[in-house]
Amino acid sequence: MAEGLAGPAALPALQLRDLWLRLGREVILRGVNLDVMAGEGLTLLGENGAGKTTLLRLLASGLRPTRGEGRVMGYDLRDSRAVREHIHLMPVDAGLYPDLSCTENLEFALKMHGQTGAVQTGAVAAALRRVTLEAAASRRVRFLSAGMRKRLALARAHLLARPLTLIDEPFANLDTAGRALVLELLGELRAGGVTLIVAAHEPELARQVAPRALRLAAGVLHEA
Ligand SMILES: Nc1ncnc2c1ncn2[C@@H]1O[C@H](COP(=O)(O)OP(=O)(O)OP(=O)(O)O)[C@@H](O)[C@H]1O
Repeated sequence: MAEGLAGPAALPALQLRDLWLRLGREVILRGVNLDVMAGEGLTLLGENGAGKTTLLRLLASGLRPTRGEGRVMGYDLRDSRAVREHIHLMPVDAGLYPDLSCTENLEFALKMHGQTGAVQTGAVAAALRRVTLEAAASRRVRFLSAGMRKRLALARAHLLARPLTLIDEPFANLDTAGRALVLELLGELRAGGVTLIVAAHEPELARQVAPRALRLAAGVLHEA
């Protein structure tokens, strides 16, 4: 934790200062500055290829900045272990284990975050019911449709409720009921104090749960 501060509640969730990222020959981020307060909801907009997914991966400690500074829940962005304890990234392809069942995927995620108590209390079954996947509980993820995978990934994000939750394109592949479910579950995360960053191409939907919107263009964040 950052020295001299009272605790996580007193911290901004995210602070980025002049962050640059080069991947191969391409410069994806060109001096990104961002402050997100704990509990805030931020929608990240930008055209295809603007760098939204890359920025989320960097925040999740999956990529290292080429230059610049970043703090996530008070921890240096380069301290991947500490950062990963506080965040969850729901990637655009859902990021599930294809050979594990729905139940096993959720149980594994809980165990990875030391939330073994939740496994015993029936939280997994309840989470699957919430996203109407109870009938598919024992089915392996590789046999699920794209929308069902999205629902399962959403159930996982809701169950883990990490202090900083990053959601990449939550509305893709979902039917009308699925989109409403996204709004409901992400809204509950926010109400519980989770800081939410949502990358989306549907600003009118995303802003319902993450009202502040910024647009990534030419490697820089602008007010949307
Ligand atoms: N591993 C990599 N190596 C080199 N370039 C990469 C790599 N990953 C992504 N890129 C490039 O980074 C740029 C940003 O991609 P990114 O997926 O972050 O965009 P995005 O804003 O999420 O787009 P979309 O809306 O289409 O999902 C693209 O030009 C992409 O080709």
